[in-house]
Amino acid sequence: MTALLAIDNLSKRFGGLQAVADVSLEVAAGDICSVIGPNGAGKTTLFNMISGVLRPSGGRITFDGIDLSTISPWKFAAVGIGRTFQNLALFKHGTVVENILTGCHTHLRSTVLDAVVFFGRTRKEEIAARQRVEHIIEFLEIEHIRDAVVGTLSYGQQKRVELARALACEPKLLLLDEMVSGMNQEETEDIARFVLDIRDDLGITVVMIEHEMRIVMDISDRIHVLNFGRKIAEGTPDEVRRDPAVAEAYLGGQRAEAMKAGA
Ligand SMILES: Nc1ncnc2c1ncn2[C@@H]1O[C@H](COP(=O)(O)OP(=O)(O)OP(=O)(O)O)[C@@H](O)[C@H]1O
Repeated sequence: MTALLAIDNLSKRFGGLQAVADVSLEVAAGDICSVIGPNGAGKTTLFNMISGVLRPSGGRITFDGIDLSTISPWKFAAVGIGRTFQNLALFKHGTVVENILTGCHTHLRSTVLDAVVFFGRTRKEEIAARQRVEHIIEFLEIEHIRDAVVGTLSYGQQKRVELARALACEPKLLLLDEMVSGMNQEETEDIARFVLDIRDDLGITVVMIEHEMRIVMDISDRIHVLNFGRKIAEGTPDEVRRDPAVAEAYLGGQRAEAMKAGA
């Protein structure tokens, strides 16, 4: 297996709280992988470390051969890590196109001075960014809302715009934090289809944090299970579904039912 992402003994402390404790996992290039676990298990903290929002307290993250502790957090997007956020992080007063364009800025090399001195290069970069946005709009089937102000859109549509913005930075690895929470069944099925297309057509490796077991079981190649900051299981959907420790001790009650529903 070629690991695009390798996490070794990763930890994060918030004062006395061990939010992530000695977690190791690998994500193969081309996989769709899920991180699941109950509320407070440490999933978002893990994502925040992989995307540079938080510095780890210990351990190592290697992405595409790069030890991420050796580069500045604001360069994580430029090396190929894109993400969406659990709570939408869009410019509500901007249009869909404007919001997606903000995702392209990691690839715009020109400065204000360049814009004056090298007008041609700046112009070319801007044209390339706009072409990329058009391609993403078509890919995610959001042509009909392209000029709408984001704050006027439904929650499901805004989630799709956020996905579009994450794709605009041309990631090699896409981290999706609870994409389908609050979505109806049709919207959830659309997202599942897009995630598969993102992997199959765009060649992007995907890691999802997800509570919705149906999508996790349907489209994941591998699942990693966290509880109280520790990894307690890993495997294919079938292996994780059959793991009694996951179903009972960790997921318990309602979540065990939800897992069976995803069967
Ligand atoms: N910035 C912070 N400061 C202090 N504690 C934090 C911080 N961020 C997270 N925590 C704590 O760390 C633990 C893990 O939180 P995290 O948000 O990573 O869990 P999660 O698995 O993503 O949960 P959920 O499914 O509810 O989103 C929780 O106990 C949380 O309260």
